[in-house]
Amino acid sequence: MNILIENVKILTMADGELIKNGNIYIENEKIKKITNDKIDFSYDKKIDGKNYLAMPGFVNAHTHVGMSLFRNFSDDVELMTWLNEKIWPLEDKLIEEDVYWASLLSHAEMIMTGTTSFADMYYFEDQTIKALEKSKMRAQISRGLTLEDKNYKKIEENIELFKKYENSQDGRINIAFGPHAVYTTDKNYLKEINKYAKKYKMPIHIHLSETKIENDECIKRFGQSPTEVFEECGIFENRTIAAHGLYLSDKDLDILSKYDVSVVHNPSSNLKLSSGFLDCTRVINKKINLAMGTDSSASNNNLSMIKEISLTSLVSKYNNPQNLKAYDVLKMATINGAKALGLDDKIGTLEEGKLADIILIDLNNPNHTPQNNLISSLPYSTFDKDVSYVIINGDLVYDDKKFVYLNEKEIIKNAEKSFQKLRNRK
Ligand SMILES: N[C@@H](CCSC[C@H]1O[C@@H](n2cnc3c(=O)[nH]cnc32)[C@H](O)[C@@H]1O)C(=O)O
Ligand SMILES: [Zn+2]
Repeated sequence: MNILIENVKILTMADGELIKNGNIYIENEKIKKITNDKIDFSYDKKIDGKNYLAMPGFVNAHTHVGMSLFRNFSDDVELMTWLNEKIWPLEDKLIEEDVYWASLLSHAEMIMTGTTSFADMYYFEDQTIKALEKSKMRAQISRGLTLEDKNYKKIEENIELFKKYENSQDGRINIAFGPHAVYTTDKNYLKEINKYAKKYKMPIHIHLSETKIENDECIKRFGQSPTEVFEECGIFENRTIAAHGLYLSDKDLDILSKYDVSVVHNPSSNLKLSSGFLDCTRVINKKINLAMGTDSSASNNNLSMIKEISLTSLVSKYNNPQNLKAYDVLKMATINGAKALGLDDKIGTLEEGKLADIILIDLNNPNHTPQNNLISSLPYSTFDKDVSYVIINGDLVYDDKKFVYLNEKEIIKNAEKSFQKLRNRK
């Protein structure tokens, strides 16, 4: 599909804090040209960009899309109670079909709020991949790996996912290993995962130092921090997404900065589960790639990156307005997320030759008036409803606030039905 976006304001995220005017020519899956000139180009679709801001689609670098049936199911508790008493017992009853509809529900929510890629950790991931055939989103998929894993069957499933789906769906899908966390694994298990990650050159997705209890118990168990345990087991020798990172010591940060590890900030989930709030500036100052995620809609309780961008900005400024400029937060949600997924040469900025993962934000509304500083407007004034067009891999998937491929009504009906059945399942 060839698309022309004409006369649009563009935040490329590649030219620094500059908004330029121009036309974006999308040929098949790539950005062919960004220019003020008219070029000879035949298009299937033209979008009048006059009232819009074009920018890279958001990269949600940590989520569990299969969990969206658990939305508003367990609130007002901290992480370990939430997992042990509420979520894990319910997950025992989850079936493949639930994860299919939960995934589609999440994909719809992400697309309509401007997310084009995500990194996921869950199980029944073949259902999430099946849902991706419909939604056309870009994703890094990992199978959550925990110690209740007889004969390493889960590791095997994770490898199967890699063999079957790596680079599938026009290259939109990549597969990672998902060792869940230090408290659900042990050193032998982590070393086994590292062995296969090296063999298949697969990246890794973990939860890291999310709560103070996680750290304290790890130190009691191993005499080491979670970061030290993962390092000893070789995990960081593979490109790694480390979600949360709230309780990292200076030594931990020094370790992470030596490797290709991206920390992912999940502000809503961290606040809601009373885990704490990440000092983003401290991580960035250590030259560690800091990306952004929503975590699942069971602990957030939605999947809007616009909300995470806003929260990250505002809460980071609680004691110093100089903390975290608007542009730095936008980097976390775009190019840093792309780097976390190993895709920074392909997505994350709008540049000629890159894949076209582009969103258009509607500026013709009270909350964007006057158009004074559009970069500031993104964290401070933009709402989810302002996302009007979403293009993924050169394919228009959201057209003037309507889904092109997804049937929203059908998804809502089936997700609701699945949840009712799940609740009544013994
Ligand atoms: N227990 C599953 C695999 C785990 S998938 C990833 C797990 O992460 C859990 N999870 C979701 N959000 C968080 C979080 O913020 N911290 C820790 N775990 C989480 C989620 O409930 C899920 O159990 C099996 O049967 O094989
Ligand atoms: Zn998580």
